[in-house]
Amino acid sequence: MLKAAVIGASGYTGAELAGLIQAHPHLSLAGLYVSESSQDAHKPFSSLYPRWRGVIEQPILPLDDEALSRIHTEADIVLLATTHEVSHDLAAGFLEKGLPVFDLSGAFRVPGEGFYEKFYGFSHQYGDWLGKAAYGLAEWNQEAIKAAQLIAVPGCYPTASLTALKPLQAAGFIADNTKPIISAVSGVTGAGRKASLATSFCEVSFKPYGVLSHRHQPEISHHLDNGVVFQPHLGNFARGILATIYVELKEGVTDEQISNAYHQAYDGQKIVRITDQWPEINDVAGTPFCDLHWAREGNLLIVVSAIDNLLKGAASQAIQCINIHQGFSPVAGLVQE
Ligand SMILES: NC(=O)C1=CN([C@@H]2O[C@H](COP(=O)(O)OP(=O)(O)OC[C@H]3O[C@@H](n4cnc5c(N)ncnc54)[C@H](OP(=O)(O)O)[C@@H]3O)[C@@H](O)[C@H]2O)C=CC1
Ligand SMILES: CC(=O)N[C@@H](CCC(=O)OP(=O)(O)O)C(=O)O
Repeated sequence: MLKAAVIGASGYTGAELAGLIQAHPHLSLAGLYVSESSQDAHKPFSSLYPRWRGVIEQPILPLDDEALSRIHTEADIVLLATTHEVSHDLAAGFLEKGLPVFDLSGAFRVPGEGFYEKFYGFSHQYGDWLGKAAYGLAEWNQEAIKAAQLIAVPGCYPTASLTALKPLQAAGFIADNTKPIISAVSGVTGAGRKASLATSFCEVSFKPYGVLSHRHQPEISHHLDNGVVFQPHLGNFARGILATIYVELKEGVTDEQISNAYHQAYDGQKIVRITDQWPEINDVAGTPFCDLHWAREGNLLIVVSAIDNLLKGAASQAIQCINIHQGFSPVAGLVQE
């Protein structure tokens, strides 16, 4: 068994990771960690997440110096389910000890001068690691994921969007000088577990946010190698993302060609399902799947993509990356084979 330490284990994605790791045939938990000053330090994991009562009883520990040296000596891999700044600060310490790191934050996803200052509000101090990180879009970057020591697991909206758009881009079907338009809605867990007024029960309705300024627009554009317009919305449900994407196709692209592009990309890849009906949040929430369906009229293609933001958008995609990195079945611990 490969021993995996989870940092940020009291958060929403960290908790999903803990659940997936304890149920995985080749992974075991090598510790659950929070910040040194966390109010959750030393609490049993199951007291925060009673759905794992009797399954994961171990305490969540503060990430102090003793914990760091325990991870260095006892863990085989490290998962960072922490904010961008915390992942940025912590990753290099583990990498320099030789440990593979799977980071769920945005800290190592997009290389480029000035990108982190502009979109994340901090100056990146680890350009070497940023340059060496593999982008963990599991169905597309398998060779890079296998070879890298640092895997930057994509954001939730980028996962939903890129999974829908990459087959069209790879086939050369997107009309020149056009930007696909992505209108997406996320459940409130997308904002993390920390209390805030904007995500409190009585405040949440259904609204756009991050208009023309969300950091996932450049992340999607960079990894698609094509500009996009991206508009996120906060929905009044707990988990899931539904992205409706409008694409202008090149003249003459046929339904058969589109169908072939999607089937070539995803047949045999069990996590992405090309469905014969429009995807719904309820069909993917609590699962590692991404559901896709499309329709075309003339040169306009509409493709809809649905995922669970905490799973395919974060924790289960991280497990896919570990599986690929370690040479396990890519869907081990996620889907019955
Ligand atoms: N939620 C989502 O849908 C998605 C989130 N992500 C990304 O994944 C990361 C985690 O997100 P999410 O689970 O939602 O976040 P949460 O806010 O729910 O959890 C953050 C976790 O990090 C811990 N933490 C904070 N500071 C430190 C520190 N210095 N050392 C160790 N642990 C620390 C927190 O505990 P404490 O503060 O008590 O120490 C908590 O356990 C973020 O970067 C997010 O952007 C990516 C895709 C989807
Ligand atoms: C609803 C909500 O607030 N969602 C988050 C996206 C979470 C995500 O994908 O994470 P990364 O920050 O790791 O990219 C947001 O828009 O910031």
